Amino acid sequence: MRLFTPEAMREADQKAVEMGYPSLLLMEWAGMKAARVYQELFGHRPAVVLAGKGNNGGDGLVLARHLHLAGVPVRVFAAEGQGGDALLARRALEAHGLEIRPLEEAIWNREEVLVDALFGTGLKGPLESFHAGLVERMNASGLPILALDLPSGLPFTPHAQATATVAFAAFKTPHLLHREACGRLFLADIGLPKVLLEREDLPEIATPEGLLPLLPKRPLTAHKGSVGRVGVLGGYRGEGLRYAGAPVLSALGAYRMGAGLVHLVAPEGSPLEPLEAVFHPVQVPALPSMRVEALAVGMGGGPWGREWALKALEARLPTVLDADALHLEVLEAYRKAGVPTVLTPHAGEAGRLLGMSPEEVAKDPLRAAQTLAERTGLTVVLKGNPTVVAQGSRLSVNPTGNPALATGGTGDVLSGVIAALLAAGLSPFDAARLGVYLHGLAGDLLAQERDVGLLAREVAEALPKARRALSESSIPPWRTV
Ligand SMILES: NC(=O)C1=CN([C@@H]2O[C@H](COP(=O)(O)OP(=O)(O)OC[C@H]3O[C@@H](n4cnc5c(N)ncnc54)[C@H](O)[C@@H]3O)[C@@H](O)[C@H]2O)[C@H](O)CC1
Ligand SMILES: [K+]
Repeated sequence: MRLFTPEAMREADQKAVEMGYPSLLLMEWAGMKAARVYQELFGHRPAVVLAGKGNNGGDGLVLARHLHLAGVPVRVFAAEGQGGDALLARRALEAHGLEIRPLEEAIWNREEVLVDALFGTGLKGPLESFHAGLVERMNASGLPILALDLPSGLPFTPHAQATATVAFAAFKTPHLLHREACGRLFLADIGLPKVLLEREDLPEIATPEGLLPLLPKRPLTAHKGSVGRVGVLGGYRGEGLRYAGAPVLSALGAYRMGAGLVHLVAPEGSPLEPLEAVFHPVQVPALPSMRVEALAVGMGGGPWGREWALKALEARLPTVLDADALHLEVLEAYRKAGVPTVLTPHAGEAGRLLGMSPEEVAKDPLRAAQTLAERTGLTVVLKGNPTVVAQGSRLSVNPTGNPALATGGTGDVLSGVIAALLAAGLSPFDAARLGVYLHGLAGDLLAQERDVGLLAREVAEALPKARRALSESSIPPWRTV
């Protein structure tokens, strides 16, 4: 599945029309499917439809007609000046005798649900005066908001804060970059010919169907040496901050992802955890001899991080570089050595490597991940909401995960997860996108019970459940209608 930009979506619409596909059908399906979602979520609770003058407003007018026909009480406030399909949608609604009042008069009461059909992909800049005020009033109302295609105002501020969003035909960049504004996500097939959605040049959204075939199988004859062994190198003993638990969490992530054996190389005096690991206490960053197929390096190494990473390179094994191992000089050495490498920076670390602020990175994570992948020649996992995986010109955006994962140590767990998948034989890009998806899904499963107060080790412990959820049900984190 591809992640569309508003421009790419417009191109698809235009091509459909050039193919002879009537655009009114797209609008009809969009409004009809959104009305279906409305009824699923709110039953017969009365609706207030707020419609702009463009095609997003047209979708809202179609929805109003379908709700009316289904016996749902509907009041409609619409901007003046529709043309094309939106005007036809307006006339069709009027033909059913529904009154359409000016948008300026929009009011609502406590029983109603707001349908946001003000702006979709056609928004050119931030909302101003009247529309900004309207959206702020909608948000302050405390009523549920069903957004059609996009919460109005995105990707700018202010924007509607939706309870649920029905995306038409495909997800667009703001759906994943501003997930928190969208509420529950629904994806509506509006009948757009499928060929128009096959755009290899656009970033992919990681989906369960796409990832399931990558999940390493465990044959009956499996033993601990055959399913992937991981070496974890990290931790620091000198002055300053000590993240003594970081390598332990990485080891837990690797085991819970299915590693057969984990070797833990850490400074003498480090915690001897987990009990299932093979310990190599060292005086200085060093690479002991161990039979492993992949490494995770740099969790909690502080000033030792660079040395850990350069030592690890001697093994010429697929490697995950995290945290304190993330230095340009290290990345250049890995690129030159041609070792399959995955880096897992967060926005702060990526910013440091790119010479940008963390805010700039977070604003356009797709571009930041791609730039870092191009500059280093390595596979990049840019952690955030959403996490983005980049390699060369390939980009994969991860739809799982939630703010509960924003807690110390979850990144360490992720490094072990990806290393376990590398050890099982996956390519860096596949190990990264599958690992990120399952790690986020583990967080989502835990967040069903509690949305704050997660511990990183619990995320590791939920990985087998996430793996099973992927292989047994393959449910994406949105609903298709
Ligand atoms: N394939 C699909 O996904 C389909 C989607 N549909 C819907 O169409 C909208 C996009 O419609 P469009 O008419 O291009 O744009 P909008 O309705 O979002 O708004 C355009 C409208 O707003 C004016 N405008 C732009 N920026 C601003 C601003 N900052 N302030 C005020 N006004 C602004 C602009 O001049 C236009 O008048 C898509 O999201 C779907 O909902 C189709 O229905 C079917 C196919
Ligand atoms: K909208």
